[in-house]
Amino acid sequence: MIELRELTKRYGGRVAVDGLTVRVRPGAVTGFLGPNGSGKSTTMRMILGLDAPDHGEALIGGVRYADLTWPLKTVGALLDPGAFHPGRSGRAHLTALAASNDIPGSRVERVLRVVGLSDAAARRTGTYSLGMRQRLGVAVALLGDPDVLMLDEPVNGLDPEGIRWIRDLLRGLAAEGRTVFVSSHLIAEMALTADRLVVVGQGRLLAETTVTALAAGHDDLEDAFLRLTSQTTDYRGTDVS
Ligand SMILES: Nc1ncnc2c1ncn2[C@@H]1O[C@H](COP(=O)(O)OP(=O)(O)OP(=O)(O)O)[C@@H](O)[C@H]1O
Repeated sequence: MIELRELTKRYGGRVAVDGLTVRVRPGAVTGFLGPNGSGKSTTMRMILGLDAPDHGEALIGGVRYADLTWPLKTVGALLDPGAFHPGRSGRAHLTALAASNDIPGSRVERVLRVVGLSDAAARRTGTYSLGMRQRLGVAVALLGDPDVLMLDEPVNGLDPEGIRWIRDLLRGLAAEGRTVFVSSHLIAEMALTADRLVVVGQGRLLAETTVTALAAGHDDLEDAFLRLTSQTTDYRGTDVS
């Protein structure tokens, strides 16, 4: 369970996350949706203790991230797929993380297999493609066998096979009773992956519901999302003419 209580973050005079109160439940994939700049990444960073809230709190299994003894065993996160030492191999990266987090070394080969990187594990991460870095990021998230998983745009850079793989993986993890919280801009993909949705706009909660309930009465989930967020879209393109 992830619990946000009046979570609030300001940058200068601008409110990035505005009094967000949400419960992300175990046993389901919960999609985290919102237009560009609506506060999704900031929220995830606060859950992981990477940003401090100005007000409110974020709890994982009732505990603040900073108070977790072995964080990787409680919550696995994929935030920034570029954040690996380019000179280190994928295997070395995972082995170092396992050693410093009281995780058995046997988990390294296991998660490499799960993400399909066993054959590339000896290569330096600097030579990895975007999709391979995403897969390594998922391996890091799974390393501690955590009950809570949080992924920011996990399908970014993945090929069609990879997109289907991550969809099945997330659904499988939720079916095991884990809490899976995943942000994406790909609404059609979320319609296939998520059971529940948290939708934000300009940092505020717009909806906390099921995929089925949000889509009801609309052409599809994308149509429902666009209507719900139409007043909170900060960045809108035009055609070239
Ligand atoms: N370090 C920072 N300093 C100043 N402003 C920031 C910082 N991080 C985020 N913001 C601002 O906070 C708001 C929310 O940004 P955030 O990245 O959380 O949105 P998002 O929903 O993840 O967006 P996207 O869908 O484009 O990834 C934006 O207005 C952004 O400019």
